[in-house]
Amino acid sequence: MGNGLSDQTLILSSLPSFQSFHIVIMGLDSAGKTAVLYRLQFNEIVNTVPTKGFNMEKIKVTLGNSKRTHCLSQKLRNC
Ligand SMILES: Nc1nc2c(ncn2[C@@H]2O[C@H](COP(=O)(O)OP(=O)(O)OP(=O)(O)O)[C@@H](O)[C@H]2O)c(=O)[nH]1
Ligand SMILES: [Mg+2]
Repeated sequence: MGNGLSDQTLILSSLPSFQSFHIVIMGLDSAGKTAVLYRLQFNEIVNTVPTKGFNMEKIKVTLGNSKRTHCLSQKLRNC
C-alpha cells in the first residue's frame, strides 16, 4: 500500500488548497499505513516496525494545478 498510491493522487488534487484537513488512515495490520504516512512526509521509503498506538504527523503540501502538485504526484507514483 505504501508504494502504490498513484490512483489516490486524483482525490488529493480535487481537494481545495490552503485548507487544513485531518486525515485518518485505517487498515489491517501491516497494510502499509505507516509507510504511506512517512512516504508523504519525507518522500522516502522508510523501514517500519508495527505501530503501538498510532502515528500522527503534520504534513504540508500544496494541492491544485501547481508545480508542487506534480511533485506530490511524483512522490506517490515513483515507487
Ligand atoms: N512491497 C511492499 N511492501 C510494503 C508496501 N507498503 C508497506 N510495505 C511493507 O509492509 C510492512 C508493513 O508496513 P507498515 O507501514 O508498517 O504497515 P502498518 O499498516 O503501519 O502496520 P501496523 O502499524 O502494524 O498496523 C513493512 O515491512 C513495509 O515495508 C508496499 O507498497 N509494497
Ligand atoms: Mg504502523
